[in-house]
Amino acid sequence: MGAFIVMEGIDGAGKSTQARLLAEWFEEKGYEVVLTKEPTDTAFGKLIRKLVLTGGREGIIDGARISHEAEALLFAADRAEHVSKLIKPAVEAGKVVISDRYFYSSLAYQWARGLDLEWLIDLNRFAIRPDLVILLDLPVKESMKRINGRSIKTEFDKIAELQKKVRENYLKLAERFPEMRIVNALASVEDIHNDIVALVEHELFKK
Ligand SMILES: Nc1ncnc2c1ncn2[C@@H]1O[C@H](COP(=O)(O)OP(=O)(O)O)[C@@H](O)[C@H]1O
Ligand SMILES: Cc1cn([C@H]2C[C@H](O)[C@@H](COP(=O)(O)OP(=O)(O)O)O2)c(=O)[nH]c1=O
Repeated sequence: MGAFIVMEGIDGAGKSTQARLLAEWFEEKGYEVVLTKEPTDTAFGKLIRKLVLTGGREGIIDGARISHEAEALLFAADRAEHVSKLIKPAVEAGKVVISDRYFYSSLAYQWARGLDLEWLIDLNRFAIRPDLVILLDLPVKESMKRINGRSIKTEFDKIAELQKKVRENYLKLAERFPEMRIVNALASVEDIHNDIVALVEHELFKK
């Protein structure tokens, strides 16, 4: 059985922690697992880190911020490579692919930047639909506490405001995309893992 599972949520929600635990869970069951993420570690992902995510997430090219449209196109280009070179072949080969972020991140974040949601959905139409998307949901105050130190203090208010919008967007997207399931990410690492396993068993193994 090939399967494609995605972890989504605001920065610091616990995506990479839970993706790793879920990968280990599948491996213990004897599945071949591909643990991956977006932005990727390919040339496109590196370009995104350089142009979009540098300088306190200000995205500087020659002193000017790149446009939100260009940002969305870069994430989509990175994703197109990710889907065709890694995700699709792995799922077709019967592997379990777990991705830390996918096109739902583009919808939640680039929509929060003011771009049109329908344009973003169209732009990402090439991206195959996952079997299950785990949305790790928690208040921004909590996530900020967890990632305290990842960015400079003066930027905190600005970042918190964007994260709040992103969280609301994710919750709206969960109403539109039936593959998205909301998990309370305020619990302990172990409890969240157990909730995710229960969802995987229910949705993928129809237990
Ligand atoms: N359930 C949890 N409770 C408290 N701290 C957590 C929990 N899950 C993860 N963390 C910690 O919070 C930080 C962010 O977690 P991480 O998995 O990197 O989030 P993300 O990948 O969503 O940015 C890490 O320091 C991690 O150890
Ligand atoms: C995949 C993706 C990420 N992002 C944002 C979310 C995060 O704030 C940021 C980087 O993701 P993050 O998960 O923090 O990656 P890393 O720690 O490896 O740099 O990019 C988008 O805005 N759109 C997207 O399509």
